[in-house]
Amino acid sequence: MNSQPQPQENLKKVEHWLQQLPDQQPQLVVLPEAFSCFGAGDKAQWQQSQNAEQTHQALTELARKYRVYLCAGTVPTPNGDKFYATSWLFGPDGKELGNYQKIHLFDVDVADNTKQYRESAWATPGQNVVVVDTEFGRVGLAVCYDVRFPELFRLLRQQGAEIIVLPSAFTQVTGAAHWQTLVTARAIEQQVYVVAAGQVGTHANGRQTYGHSMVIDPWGRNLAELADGEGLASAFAEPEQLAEIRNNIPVADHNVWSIKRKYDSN
Ligand SMILES: O=C(O)CNC(=O)[C@H](CS)NC(=O)CCC(=O)C(=O)O
Repeated sequence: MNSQPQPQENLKKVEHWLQQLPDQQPQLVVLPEAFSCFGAGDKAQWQQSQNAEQTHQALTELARKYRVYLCAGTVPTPNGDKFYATSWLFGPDGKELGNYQKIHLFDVDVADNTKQYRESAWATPGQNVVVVDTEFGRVGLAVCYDVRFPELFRLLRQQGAEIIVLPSAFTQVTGAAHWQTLVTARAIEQQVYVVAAGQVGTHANGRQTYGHSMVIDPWGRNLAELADGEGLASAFAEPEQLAEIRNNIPVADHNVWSIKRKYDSN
């Protein structure tokens, strides 16, 4: 998505894309980071956090209407004079199955027209690792900058994740340099599907995001990718293939930290 400041407009756009989905059940849909309000400034984001319940309700209805698992990441949710960057995962009946507050905040200097990103100035980091059961198996939640921290992905795998969703808004500059490599590395390391949905293009505040939404399988294959602009990228999850890869290359058992834990408990 190329989200703009107005939540109403962005939600309309979400519904537009939901109408184009292939006719498959069950289905998991992942939206990009800040899909409901982007490029409006920190104050607008904070104001949005005060309306989080309304946004939650609108997404509940969309998940139910289109009968999809819907990862709506991220929406600002209230936390005093700051907010959390929260991802919600809804089931096809509209019920919220889990929520995740972005842990790693993007306090980074980038050689682009924004230059300084200081996400922690207005957002509070989450502290919980979140994995949710679905008809596909277990879905782990991560967001954008989290992809640079393999430790989180390992914790998600330890908690049984088979698919990891990654709503994102990577910068054009860091995306061109690192996006596909990072997403693919996390998929191969943890032997999971990574469904990475990105913001794309130029936004109201002049920020430029990289896009290239993609689905990477547990072997590191790129199953689907959007080259340019907005749209849908879809792929099938194949649980037998995931099991075979984990069986053939049992990295979770070989991992030095797992071995250490075994020794420790002796
Ligand atoms: O600001 C908003 O409205 C929504 N949130 C974002 O765009 C976030 C925080 S600024 N972006 C990232 O985490 C980019 C990470 C990235 O680009 C990298 O790791 O290289």
